Amino acid sequence: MPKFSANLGFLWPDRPLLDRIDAAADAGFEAIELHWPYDTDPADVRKLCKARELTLLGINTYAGDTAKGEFGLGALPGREVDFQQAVDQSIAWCRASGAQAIHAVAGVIPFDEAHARDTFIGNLIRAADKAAAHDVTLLLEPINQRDKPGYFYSNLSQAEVILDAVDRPNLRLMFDVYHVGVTEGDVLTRLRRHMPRIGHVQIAAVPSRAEPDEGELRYEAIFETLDSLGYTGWIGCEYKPRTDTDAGLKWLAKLGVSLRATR
Ligand SMILES: O=C(O)C(=O)[C@@H](O)CO
Ligand SMILES: [Mg+2]
Repeated sequence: MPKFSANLGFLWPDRPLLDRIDAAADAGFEAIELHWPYDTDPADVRKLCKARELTLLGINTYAGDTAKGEFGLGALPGREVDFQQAVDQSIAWCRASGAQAIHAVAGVIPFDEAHARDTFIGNLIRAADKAAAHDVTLLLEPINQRDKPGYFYSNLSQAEVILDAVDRPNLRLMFDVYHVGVTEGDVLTRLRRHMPRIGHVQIAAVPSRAEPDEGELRYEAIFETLDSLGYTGWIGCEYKPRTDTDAGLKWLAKLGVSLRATR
């Protein structure tokens, strides 16, 4: 049975983070994941997750100056020191909050791709070793070019090259079905191929990025495939609700799944 985590980067977007955590617990989620929680005291997040019996999954490394179009620093030549500071910030936040994983955000690159790849690989080796010392997993996520033009990588094959080169057991693939659907399609085949490296899965409808009960992907088949491949990790609900987040959760019943899979 699939088990779902609430991505609080997108769900209940009109509320402060601690209220979003309460909303996720009230709705019946047993795990949450965050985008950039750095303005919130990690000790408060830890306390609330404990009180509400929520597992805290992942966060993202600092995005950089988003007003200037930055979206991560990991693959930016010349920004190695800034990226390691971002990794240190994320590890410290994980340790204080209890979060388990960090998505190493790569960046938008006006650079030569090979140079950026070498930079990312070097940065990830250092970052993965630092994270391993604290039992934290690093995640790699290809992001589609329509949502993030110029993002360093959008294909699973590019992620595969980086995973091979870094070769650290705590560096895993974040298989965001939405990005894979937009960029490459053939989702079930790609799930089968990449399953041994997958550390986390995220979902949303393609192409709308809304609740996963519309659009061109049949999520019933995706959940069945994940089950049949033995995936027992969390599936992050990283979609943009069409209207009200709570009302939108009716997609679960519609697709024959539930938030209570672990109870
Ligand atoms: O955009 C996505 O997809 C994510 O998972 C975010 O964490 C930003 O990278
Ligand atoms: Mg994602």
